[in-house]
Amino acid sequence: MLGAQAVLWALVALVSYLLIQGFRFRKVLSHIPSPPGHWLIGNLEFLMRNPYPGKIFEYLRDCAQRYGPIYRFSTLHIVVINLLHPDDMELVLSQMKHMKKSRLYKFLGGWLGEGLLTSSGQKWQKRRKLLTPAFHFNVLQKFLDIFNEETSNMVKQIEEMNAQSLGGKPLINLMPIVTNLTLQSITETALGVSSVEEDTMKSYRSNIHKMGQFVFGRVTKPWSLIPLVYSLSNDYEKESETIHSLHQFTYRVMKEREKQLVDGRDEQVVSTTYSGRKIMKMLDLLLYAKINEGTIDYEGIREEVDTFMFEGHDTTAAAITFLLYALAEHPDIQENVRKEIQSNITPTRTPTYHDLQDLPYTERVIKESLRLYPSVPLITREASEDFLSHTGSKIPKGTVLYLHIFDLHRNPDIYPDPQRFDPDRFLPENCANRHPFAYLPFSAGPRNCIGQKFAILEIKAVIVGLLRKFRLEPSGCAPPSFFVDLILRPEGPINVKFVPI
Ligand code: HEM
Repeated sequence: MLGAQAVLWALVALVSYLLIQGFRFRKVLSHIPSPPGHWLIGNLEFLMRNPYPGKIFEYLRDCAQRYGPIYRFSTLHIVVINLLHPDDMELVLSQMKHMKKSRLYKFLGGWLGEGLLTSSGQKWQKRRKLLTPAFHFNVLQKFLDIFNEETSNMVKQIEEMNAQSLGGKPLINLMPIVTNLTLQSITETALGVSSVEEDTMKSYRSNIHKMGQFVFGRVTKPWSLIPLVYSLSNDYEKESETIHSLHQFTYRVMKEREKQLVDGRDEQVVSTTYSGRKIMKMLDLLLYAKINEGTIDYEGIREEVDTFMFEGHDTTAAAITFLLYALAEHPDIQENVRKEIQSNITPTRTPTYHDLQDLPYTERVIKESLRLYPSVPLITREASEDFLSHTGSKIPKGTVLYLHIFDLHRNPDIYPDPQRFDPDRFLPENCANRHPFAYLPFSAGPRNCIGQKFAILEIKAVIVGLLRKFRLEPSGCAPPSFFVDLILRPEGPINVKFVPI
């Protein structure tokens, strides 16, 4: 009884402390515009009344229109400053100062631990240095064979779906088949493990979706923002089961790869640089560092494998899905891409790395698609020291910062008629005077996306493989609406027809 009372008092003390902290921040930042909110819980009131991902996505877009380019909101004890202006993006992203990820990323801690995406400080620096060579040009070149092969598998799968349908070509829901491709690709490339069974893939995909829901749930439920309270909830129990199952998969992949290398069934070193540095796949680099250098342990490798499995497949799947949708909606642009492919790569030849570097129009189309549909629409940081925003507002150390890439990319002052799909926005002459931090699909600065070259190569391989075989036709449905859990997702299925050429 006494124990329960002590816990209760401890909780009351903790909540009071957090609220006082929140009030302090709110006072200091009160000059920054904010949507109206409850005196005690702030804008959490809106989130609690509308705990639907799509609604919250709309709310944020509305706030951007009304209060941008800098506005504030608060949820219970956390005050968030939302930044939408390229100058502020530059201030935060370009320096080593504000590299600490915000508390929001802690919701991913049980799953991703302190991997590259979520870690800070020295740990992040060491891991980034260790993993950067895994994206060396020599490694990426080798990966292209796998991207091409997975694209051929997808082509076959679409042909089978077309053959099974009676009466015309069926509408095909893109996200599941594209996600299959990107998941197979990341396990085969970065991790070196091939042919994961369909059922395992399915359950992995579904667990990632569940994780998205848990993270989203925690943002909208005030009690779950306090770790101790969350650990007593039902959601916590379910989340723990999901994480356990995700980790089992990761450990399986790690063990399998280790065995392959021990048995001598595959080469660990992909190539060696002129200076003698060994170039390896991501998981092999980590295993090498554990076995030969002792700079990482098994748990550390698990964190990175989970991080790369997630970051390396879901983001790219969303990017390819939205791009295929955009191409189906814009037949003229689709035709221009196909012509460029046909004139550079003869139809029977498998595209090489160099072929894919020489598709300037296709590249502009990919850029425009990532402008309108950035897979990561929002990133967050914590201010590591006081700074002045571009409007002269003082932002104190410790403030949570949300950087809204989605709204930045749809700012009409930067991109006139922003909803229009126009690849020419990325012609060199049209980019020349654009702010360097006005386009951030892969973030920028020292903590930018380590996998961006990998992602672009994979996207190109898929587009080339599909457009050579099919003409994409739109579904005729209304444009997709979005929501965000871990990434930007369409609210419903995105369907396209694949008509053989
Ligand atoms: C179109 C596909 C992709 C997009 C749009 C994308 C976007 C991003 C963005 C915006 C960030 C910054 C996140 C933040 O600061 O919180 C990021 C970080 C990261 N991305 Fe990607 N990404 C993509 C593909 C990939 C791929 C294929 C991989 C791995 C193979 C990858 C691995 C990572 C990792 C590990 C980080 C954390 C980097 C760090 O903090 O040092 N991403 N990505």
